[in-house]
Amino acid sequence: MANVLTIRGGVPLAGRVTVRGAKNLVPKAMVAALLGNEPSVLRNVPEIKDVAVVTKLLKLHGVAVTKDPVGGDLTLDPTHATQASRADIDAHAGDSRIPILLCGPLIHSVGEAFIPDLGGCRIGDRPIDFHLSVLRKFGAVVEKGNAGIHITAPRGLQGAKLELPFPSVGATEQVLLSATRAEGITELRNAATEPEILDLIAILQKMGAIISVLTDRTIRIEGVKSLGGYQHRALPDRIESASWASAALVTRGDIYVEGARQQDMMTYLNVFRKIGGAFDIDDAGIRFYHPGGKLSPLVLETDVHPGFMTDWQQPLVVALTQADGVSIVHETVYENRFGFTDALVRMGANVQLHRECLGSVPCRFGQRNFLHSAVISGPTQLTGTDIDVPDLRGGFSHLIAALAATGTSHVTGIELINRGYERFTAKLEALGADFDLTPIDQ
Ligand SMILES: CC(=O)N[C@H]1[C@@H](OP(=O)(O)OP(=O)(O)OC[C@H]2O[C@@H](n3ccc(=O)[nH]c3=O)[C@H](O)[C@@H]2O)O[C@H](CO)[C@@H](O)[C@@H]1O
Ligand SMILES: C=C(OP(=O)(O)O)C(=O)O
Repeated sequence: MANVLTIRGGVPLAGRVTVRGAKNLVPKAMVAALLGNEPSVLRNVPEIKDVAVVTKLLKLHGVAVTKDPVGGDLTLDPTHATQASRADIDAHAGDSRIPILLCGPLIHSVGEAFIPDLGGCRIGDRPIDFHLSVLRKFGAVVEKGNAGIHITAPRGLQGAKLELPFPSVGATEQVLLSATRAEGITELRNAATEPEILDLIAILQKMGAIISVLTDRTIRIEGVKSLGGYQHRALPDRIESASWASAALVTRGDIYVEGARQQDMMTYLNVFRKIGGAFDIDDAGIRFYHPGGKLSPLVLETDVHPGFMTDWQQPLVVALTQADGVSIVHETVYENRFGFTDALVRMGANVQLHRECLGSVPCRFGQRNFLHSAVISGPTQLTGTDIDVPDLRGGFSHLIAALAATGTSHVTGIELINRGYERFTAKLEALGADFDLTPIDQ
């Protein structure tokens, strides 16, 4: 049932939250289990929507997915994998972006794949041309229908020499999940190397794959005939961790994020420190806090890893509305990721969007009329307003803006936030936020 969140702002968030496995790894690790010939066990699994969607899709394909009632660990048994009906699969159209990654594993395990239309955040066009191009180079035959796609490989998948036009996370994962059981060697140039991708490679290695990550964004995969299962603890969610860090800064609060891991967040931590945030790192997590005084503006570009991650951008922009001076953010990964700033402007923030590349490196979007650079002048006192959540990170940004604002905000569409923030209302409560959750039908 849909709910409206009524937030009374002005309370610094303080306390402790726990972050579990990464949204951008866990569903893919579940897909990888389909490549094995025995069960796999995945630990540190969060209760988020993409996990539920992939659980349903795997079950439709005969994979037995069982959840440990105490710890939530997932056991995934692919030994009776089978084809699923097109109608059953199409029922999941628009649910998530993960289904496209089922192509290789389904071809290897059941010989063909139906993929529904994808979902995910509307922050740009999000084409799948890189995915389809690499699949075709592996020898797959791709047929596009009115809804979804159908993929077969009459002669099996063959290793290939590939180069991505841009280091796409999803297309790199597509190659990994297709090539590990393909015949022969695959070399992928201009690959993405995000920590979640390295964790997926670690899982595939546990299953028996032979994958080398070379220094120049090249990944080399030597195909093997069969893979076993894995036992793996998913790496923690560095996006959720950074989101709570930004929340601490925006609300002048103090949040200990249990599970946050320094190695995956170094670029974020540098930026957090430059703005004026403080953090203490220990073995179990990171304490993020506003140490008092003014925050400093800065110039920032989002980029692929090891650059500043695009999914960190939206909550950080809210923090920059509180910095003392002019900040510039150049979004180079998605062409349309500043839509969420409309609501911030309605709350009193001073944010101007530009079509030019306001960064040191011209990006793919500079000549193409996209509002992909933002100039933020602060500090501004935000005031509460009514907001309908546009997407996952934009929604979290609106929440923290409302929590810092004077007055009351009504936030609808909060179900989108569940895609990436496990039990976020319980966490807000633990941090002392002043809010009510009311079913919309009342
Ligand atoms: C579920 C998941 O892991 N989602 C993450 C993943 O998304 P996702 O894997 O979809 O993102 P990509 O890295 O593929 O996209 C990066 C850019 O490449 C473009 N592109 C991508 C594929 C393609 O076939 N053609 C094409 O043009 C996209 O439109 C985008 O402009 O990485 C993004 C970049 O870190 C993150 O923001 C998302 O949270
Ligand atoms: C863009 C995101 O996710 P997805 O790729 O699942 O839409 C995100 O997590 O911020």
